[in-house]
Amino acid sequence: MSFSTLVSDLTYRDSLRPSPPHTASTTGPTDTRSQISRARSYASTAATSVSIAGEVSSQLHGGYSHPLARAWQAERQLTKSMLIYPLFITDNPDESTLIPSLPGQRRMGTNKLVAFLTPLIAKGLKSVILFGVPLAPSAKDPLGTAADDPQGPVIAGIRLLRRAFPNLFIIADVCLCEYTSHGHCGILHDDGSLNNSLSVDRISDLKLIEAGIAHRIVLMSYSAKFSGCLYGPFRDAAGSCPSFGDRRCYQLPPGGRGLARRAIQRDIGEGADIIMVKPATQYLDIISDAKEIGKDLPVAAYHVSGEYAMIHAAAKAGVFDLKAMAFEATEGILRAGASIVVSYFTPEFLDWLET
Ligand SMILES: NCc1[nH]cc(CCC(=O)O)c1CC(=O)O
Ligand SMILES: [Zn+2]
Ligand SMILES: [Zn+2]
Repeated sequence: MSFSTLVSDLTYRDSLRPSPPHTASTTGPTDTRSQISRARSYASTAATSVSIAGEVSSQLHGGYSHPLARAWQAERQLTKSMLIYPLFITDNPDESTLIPSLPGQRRMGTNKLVAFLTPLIAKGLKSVILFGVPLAPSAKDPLGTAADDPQGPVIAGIRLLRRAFPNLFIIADVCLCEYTSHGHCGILHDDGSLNNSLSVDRISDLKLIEAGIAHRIVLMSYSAKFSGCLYGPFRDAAGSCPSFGDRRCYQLPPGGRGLARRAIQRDIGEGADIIMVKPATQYLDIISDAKEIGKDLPVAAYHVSGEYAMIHAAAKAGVFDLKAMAFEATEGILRAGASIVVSYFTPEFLDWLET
């Protein structure tokens, strides 16, 4: 901390506090020299009178007038490496269309992918998560057969991205809802409820171990995933809205903190490498629980589509500045315990952040 920072801190506090016993109160403008000397005399007064006044124990405690001193207050500082950018890839190779409910975000075909990502990677994008959007009606059936079609948009997209950007960290979502005709996340019983064992079997068709790539795979589990109304724009984008019912029997109820803690424990026991909580800002306590339960695992938070859309809508209505709110929300997520954030704000953060 430089001397000038120290002094400006003292004078700032000085102006906010009742006048010390033998210093004249001055509310009008004063020149710097007299401010400094008043601050010094006040500092020495305070040092000898703390116990008398009983109000302040240290003049220097908590100073944060300098931007670096503010940065030091955060346990975690948002950096580009913490961000994962979600991408929606369609089976129509030349498509690139804006998603109305997800401002600024696009649904695109594999032919558009590399050109779209090149400038973002140049600005420091490190990781993407890919969601498939099969538009052809024949691409969907009750078993989600198209999910692991080698010609499908996500798998073709992974091949393309791996070739174009050898260092990009690519994440594949293995949920089935984008590929099932009923739009639910797994395979169903005849009565429409989720058949967990068949669903798990179907998802494990991926056979990463047999493919010989287990040593390069990180398992990120959507451990604490709450049902609610914040996924709407994502379902518009991915075309994954359930055709009947809802997801309340397999996504957690918003009040279910204990259920979330149990799900996190279970997933750690089953070998998850990273625990994810979603949505994020409504569930900061769960992020903090995840960090406590899985002390040795990184915690990821999905700042979901509805949260992003709300911030855009409110900023547009003049409630706050978009950039300031994007930072405030994301910093809250980090403070709660996450060190990885899936965010639709990623392209903007690449412009806003230095590292
Ligand atoms: N199917 C799971 C899934 N994968 C991504 C999201 C939502 C992410 C977002 O809203 O940005 C969801 C939730 C859902 O559709 O129920
Ligand atoms: Zn999913
Ligand atoms: Zn799903």
